[in-house]
Amino acid sequence: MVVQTQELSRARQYLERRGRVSSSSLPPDIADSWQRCVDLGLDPLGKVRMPNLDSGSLRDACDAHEQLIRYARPEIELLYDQIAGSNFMIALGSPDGLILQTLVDQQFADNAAAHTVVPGSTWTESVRGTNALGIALKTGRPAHVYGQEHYLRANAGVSCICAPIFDGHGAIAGLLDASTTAAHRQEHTAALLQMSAGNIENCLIRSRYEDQLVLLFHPRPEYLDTLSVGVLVLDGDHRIAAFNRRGGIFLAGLSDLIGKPFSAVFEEGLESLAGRLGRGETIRVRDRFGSAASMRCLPNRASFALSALSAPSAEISLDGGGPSAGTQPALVLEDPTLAERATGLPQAAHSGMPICLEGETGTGKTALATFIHASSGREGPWVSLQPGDGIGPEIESQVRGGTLYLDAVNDLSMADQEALLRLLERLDGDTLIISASTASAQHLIDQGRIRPALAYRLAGFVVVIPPLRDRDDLIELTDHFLAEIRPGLTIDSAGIERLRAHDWPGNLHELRTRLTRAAVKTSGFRLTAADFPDIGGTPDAPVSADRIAEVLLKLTDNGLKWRDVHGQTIRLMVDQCEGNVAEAARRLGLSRTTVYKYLQ
Ligand SMILES: Nc1ncnc2c1ncn2[C@@H]1O[C@H](COP(=O)(O)OP(=O)(O)OP(=O)(O)O)[C@@H](O)[C@H]1O
Repeated sequence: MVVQTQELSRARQYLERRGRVSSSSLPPDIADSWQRCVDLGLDPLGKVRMPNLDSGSLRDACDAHEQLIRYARPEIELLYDQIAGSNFMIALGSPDGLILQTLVDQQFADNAAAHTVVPGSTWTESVRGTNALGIALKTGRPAHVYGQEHYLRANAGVSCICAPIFDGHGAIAGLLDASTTAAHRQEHTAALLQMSAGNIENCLIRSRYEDQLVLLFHPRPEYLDTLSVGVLVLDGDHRIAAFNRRGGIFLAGLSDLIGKPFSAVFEEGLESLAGRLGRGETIRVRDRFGSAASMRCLPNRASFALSALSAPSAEISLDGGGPSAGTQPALVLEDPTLAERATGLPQAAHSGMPICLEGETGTGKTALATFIHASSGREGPWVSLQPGDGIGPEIESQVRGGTLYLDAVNDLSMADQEALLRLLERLDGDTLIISASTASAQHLIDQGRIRPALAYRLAGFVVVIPPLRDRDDLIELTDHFLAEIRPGLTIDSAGIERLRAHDWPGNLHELRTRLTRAAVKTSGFRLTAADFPDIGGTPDAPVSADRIAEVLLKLTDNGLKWRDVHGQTIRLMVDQCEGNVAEAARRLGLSRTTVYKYLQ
């Protein structure tokens, strides 16, 4: 539909000559916006008087909205790829209408709008009159403003579409805008923009509430994996802590969702659903108005804890320094591929099926195994065996009712494999067997490195953990490690981009090591690209023992106890040894058990 109709031209003339709005020929959102601009005393023929932010203030604003930029940037680039060459520019706005970033199509670069919608410019109605960002901010709805529908005549040469991004509490967290010279309605672009805004919203919610229970729901089960899924985040008391816009729409009859208990929104209490949700099942629920929806839990720390809630738990004392079933080791599982592959894990662990974790070195096999054990509610201990440890009959009584973790089965000698097979025959069904390998069972069999009988015995529920270079949760993992390494230390977008450019052959071990090195070397509170000078190149020189001593002395000066410093030393040494615990233990003159104890 061509937008510049005669009625619109007449409405403009009326506005410009008489300073009044004739609403009958205008779309309602435009008429309302023009009226607000008239009420504000804006001159439709006037100029914008508010200067753009200087570069320093813009940088501060970008820092303040760093998380929004992080999650929006990949979406903006994707959008750009989808509409590249169609004379567009994409802009990201803050909740105050300030443009933070833009991506301009080459064709559009010469257009006046490309020089107007620039980082640092503000697009609220009170500053720029009717425009899509201003309307979206005012109404909380997606907005289109085409050509002459802009209040200021100066903006009549451009058309813009804006989708608001929400923050999980119903408030606007940002704005996504596409501007073009086209005078036609851009329904396709508008739909793409709304999808991207929804995606950014879901990412913001998931990252802000990664420790909390995230429930996905939709009237139709096949939509649970799509962008139109409703999202509800529950806090520790099972009250609603956040919801996405879709979720809000599905539960539209219920006001003030935030803080409401799950049982006030749905017919059944969460306790009765916990076991099935925690095991990754899709269940059917009814809200308080009787509408049915399918619901599933996003696999993360809290969903594993939920599965433990319904399983018998016990106080366990371990002599091996392994994880206790009562404590949840922190784990980041935000990568969608990993999350999907891990979906049936709690169920498999409860059923006693052997679990096999496959992945390159450092992808997190041991961490996931300890997590499964800790979440499983098993009453017995955690026993970890590595190649060369010796597999004797005593293990049978040590591990009863607990978890036997077989690390690096790809490196087991044939003699150990024989012993292991005999041990597995004797162990009864209440011991959970988790094995870890850097290669698939079939590959090991083909290479003659594992006895088929053992490989088939171990390969019950197989989870292939993606390498870090293929994971989508680099940001969450980085934040997680930084919080462990030095609480308060953060990383900016340029730093993240630098990390993204790397291949990570050492996976999470390497990420942790590089972040630790950067943390030791910097005196600031925010890491940036310059703190990773050799990424993609040769490895950093090892941190000297003197430097480690200096840092540790500083830590004790700052009031840390010897025990904490001891832990820091051990962590630093493990990092120095690229995560090789045996080597770190040898260099520190400690047992591996002690090292593991501190790492936990
Ligand atoms: N999902 C995760 N979230 C947070 N930290 C993790 C995660 N997975 C692993 N880690 C951390 O990353 C490091 C490497 O993990 P881990 O030792 O489990 O890897 P691995 O695959 O067992 O390594 P290897 O092959 O060398 O035995 C550890 O410091 C671990 O705590």
